[in-house]
Amino acid sequence: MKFITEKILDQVICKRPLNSHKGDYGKILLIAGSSQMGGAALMATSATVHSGAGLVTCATSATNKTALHTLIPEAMFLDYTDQAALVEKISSADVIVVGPGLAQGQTTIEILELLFLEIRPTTALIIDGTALTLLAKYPKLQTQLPKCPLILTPHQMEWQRLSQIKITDQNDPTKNQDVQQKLHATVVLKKFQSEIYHQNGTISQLTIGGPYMATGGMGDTLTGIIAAFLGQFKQVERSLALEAAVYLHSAVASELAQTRYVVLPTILSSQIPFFMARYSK
Ligand SMILES: NC(=O)C1=CN([C@@H]2O[C@H](COP(=O)(O)OP(=O)(O)OC[C@H]3O[C@@H](n4cnc5c(N)ncnc54)[C@H](OP(=O)(O)O)[C@@H]3O)[C@@H](O)[C@H]2O)[C@@H](O)CC1
Ligand SMILES: Nc1ncnc2c1ncn2[C@@H]1O[C@H](COP(=O)(O)OP(=O)(O)O)[C@@H](O)[C@H]1O
Ligand SMILES: [Mg+2]
Repeated sequence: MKFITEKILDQVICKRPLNSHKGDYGKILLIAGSSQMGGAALMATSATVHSGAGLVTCATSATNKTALHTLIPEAMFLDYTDQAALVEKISSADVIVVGPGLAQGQTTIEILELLFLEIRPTTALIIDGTALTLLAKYPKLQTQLPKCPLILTPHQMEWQRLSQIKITDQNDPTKNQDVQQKLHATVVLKKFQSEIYHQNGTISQLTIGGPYMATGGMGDTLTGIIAAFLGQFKQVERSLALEAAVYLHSAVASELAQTRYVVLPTILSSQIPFFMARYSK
């Protein structure tokens, strides 16, 4: 088990070339947020924008359109029931997030099937929240998983559902790794001291972060940071950009917690550009 340290931020976050534009920093598509859980889509999208992604689109329920445009005007809106528009965005994205705040019904299953069919083999796919729960519930969906780079970001219950490993047994890394390898995916197992199971067999772990992060939306925020890091830091291996994103999320929270009892996901996102500036030498 390797511990992730602050060094990862120096390794990954770099100064931007003067002659560059938004297209160089990642085209990110988030498919997130039902009418009841619009907040998950907003928090994930906000984190993606604040972490430096160049072009961000949020495919969500039409009920979230005004909120998205009001709170994050940098992001583009797409109605996730508009199949033709969704397919177009899926086939042009560099990184796709699916799952935060989606409902567990037929609409989401159809979106997942369409996504798995249409995603390009080079596009990284981050699967979180409800999408993980549906993968666990419908094994047929697992057989349709695309061959592109896959990153799963379960919390302990989502991992229990998907892997069938009880939360009490998840402290055995070999058990987690066994299932992760069968899924042909990188797994970020989120908990106190989250663990990353990489596809090359290495396992890395956080030693920072704490219970001040235990507010709904904190995981949605992490998915957004991961998407932005994979989309823009293409000069390093994907596994390093992922580790940097996971570290940054808890590092910002831990710094904010010095003066706060709880760290709200929206506050965390707002601080990301200031925090990243320290590492862009
Ligand atoms: N504002 C919004 O729109 C928000 C929308 N959200 C969206 O909601 C969707 C559902 O996601 P979810 O995580 O809220 O629910 P679910 O998958 O049922 O898991 C909860 C169950 O697991 C258990 N549990 C055990 N260990 C755990 C652990 N380490 N971490 C967490 N839970 C743990 C836990 O145990 P308990 O708390 O009961 O003790 C409970 O029984 C998803 O799409 C998400 O993106 C949220 O982001 C919130 C803000
Ligand atoms: N006690 C804790 N210590 C460290 N990190 C925590 C703690 N509680 C929550 N977190 C972090 O907060 C995030 C919660 O993710 P998740 O449960 O998916 O939230 P949500 O779905 O509500 O957005 C994870 O990154 C997790 O590691
Ligand atoms: Mg979550």
